Amino acid sequence: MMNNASDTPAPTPPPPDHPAVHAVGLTVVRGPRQVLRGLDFDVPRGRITGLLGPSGCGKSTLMRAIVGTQAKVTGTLDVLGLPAGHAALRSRIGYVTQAPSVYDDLSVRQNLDYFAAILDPGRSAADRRRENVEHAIADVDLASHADALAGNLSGGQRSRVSLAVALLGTPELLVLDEPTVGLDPVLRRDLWQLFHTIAADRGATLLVSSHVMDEAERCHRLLLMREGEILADDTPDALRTQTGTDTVEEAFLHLVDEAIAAAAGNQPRRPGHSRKESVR
Ligand SMILES: Nc1ncnc2c1ncn2[C@@H]1O[C@H](COP(=O)(O)OP(=O)(O)OP(=O)(O)O)[C@@H](O)[C@H]1O
Repeated sequence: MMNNASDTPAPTPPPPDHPAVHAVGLTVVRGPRQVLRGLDFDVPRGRITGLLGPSGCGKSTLMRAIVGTQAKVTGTLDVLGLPAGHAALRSRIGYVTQAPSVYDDLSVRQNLDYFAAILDPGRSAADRRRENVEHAIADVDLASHADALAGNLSGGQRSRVSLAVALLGTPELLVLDEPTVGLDPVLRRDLWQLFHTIAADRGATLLVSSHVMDEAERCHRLLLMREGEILADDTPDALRTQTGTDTVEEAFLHLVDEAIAAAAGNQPRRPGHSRKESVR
């Protein structure tokens, strides 16, 4: 199925156990390069799936394809039962890019009022918008800063304003591109707690990218990527067990070594030579 946005009416909703994202042979070309190379994977509903891999492996490109903003996408990519990019998905997906997209000269509440008015326009929706804005501010724990200018907030607080924008309209799927980058350990922990609350309380599906392997341990499920391919698609426990390692980082390095050995025609490496691949 191609992934062109379409204004045709949405077909019958898929059954609830249908995956949030279903990809078969997903390929993306950027410039002269094939950046995603025939990916097959599912993202289960109501869970937190981590998308991890080194810088440049294609995480952001995959997220852009899922939210429908990436060109030159081929293969099957269904999102919430519709082709990625379908117009009916716009209000059902929340997307937070790496750089917080907030207006510095507006307060937290004014930022949210602005985006709420775009999502749900019209005077008759005013009460609903006000309710959604207050709900989103409370969700990201910024009620005490609701009237502060976004430009005067810390980096972590600005990230949470971006997340609050994505939560407006209670999306079924949240796609978060490296939401914890640059945050201190306490804020990172708080944000991950919030992701778990959103998944548990709202039944939302979260796809969260990171290059920090310890964050992988906080996910229900992982997609480990390398050079435009999926290296593994499993739970953190299963990955550790399968590779006989103690951490997801070690499991990832083990899988990288296996992939390199397979590509080299299974030639054994020199004894004592352990390949170390940075995940950044
Ligand atoms: N506009 C572009 N034109 C051509 N190639 C691009 C473009 N944007 C990204 N790429 C290439 O696509 C590949 C994947 O990039 P992408 O941003 O998806 O990686 P990533 O895993 O998200 O990296 P990071 O963790 O650093 O954000 C990279 O090799 C990158 O150089």
